[in-house]
Amino acid sequence: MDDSSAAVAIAGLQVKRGKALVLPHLDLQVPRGEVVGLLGPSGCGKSTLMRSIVGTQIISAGEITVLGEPAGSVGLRHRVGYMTQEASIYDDITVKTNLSYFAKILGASPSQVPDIIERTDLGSVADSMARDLSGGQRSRLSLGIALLRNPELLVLDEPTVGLDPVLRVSLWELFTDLAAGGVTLLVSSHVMDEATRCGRLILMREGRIIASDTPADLLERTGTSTAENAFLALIQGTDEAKLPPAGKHRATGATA
Ligand SMILES: Nc1ncnc2c1ncn2[C@@H]1O[C@H](COP(=O)(O)OP(=O)(O)OP(=O)(O)O)[C@@H](O)[C@H]1O
Repeated sequence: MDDSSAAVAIAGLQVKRGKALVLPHLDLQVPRGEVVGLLGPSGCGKSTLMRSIVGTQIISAGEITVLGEPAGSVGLRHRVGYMTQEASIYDDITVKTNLSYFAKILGASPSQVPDIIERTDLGSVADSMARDLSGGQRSRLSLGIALLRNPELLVLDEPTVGLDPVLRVSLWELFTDLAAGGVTLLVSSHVMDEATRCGRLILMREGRIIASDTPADLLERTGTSTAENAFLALIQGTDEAKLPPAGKHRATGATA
């Protein structure tokens, strides 16, 4: 995959937040038209990476190309949708009015609103106040707002967090449908069992990417049957690679 065909191409990305070096040096290619899962433990840098991709994070070094343009370019404003963990929804207006309002401020066509309500399965609560929505409905409304621009790339930061398993499944089905329509989705989660729903997995740990593969290839390569075990096997591999040679390590251990 060359840089022009990738939805996202990152070379040598470094990000500091406060005094912490959160992403020391990161290279990544995200292919187009797939659901790509960004998985890793809490605090490993998933949100920081996503913020860098959508252009809301100050970076210290590196290059990020999104849909062929530099991350954060004005030209990407309508091509990239971003949904954060803090849903930006107005509680004291209805679902339908939220969507119409955001359509207006985003410069999107309000004629899309009924279609988005249907795609996000919010028909039964379209006239309900947003404050009365369940967690899953709120996530779907946030997603609906992100869909208003008809984005080619959707960056979704932990969209299924706090949802029950049934709602999680329905949201992942929606992601798969969107990808089938040509949208690229980068979806973060720290729930490893969501990995099987992705076309491709990016596993992160401590600001580094430890694998970027299809779920099937990842399991085969690590000789495991679940993403969680694959992650553990990869961690073990990287930790062992960091250890000093066996003899030296044993000697150090004996004197400790
Ligand atoms: N504003 C900030 N100032 C300093 N450090 C920060 C700031 N925001 C985040 N960090 C640190 O950066 C690291 C990565 O955070 P980030 O939110 O990217 O992780 P994450 O993988 O998305 O976590 P989670 O799954 O919990 O959302 C963490 O160690 C966090 O403490």
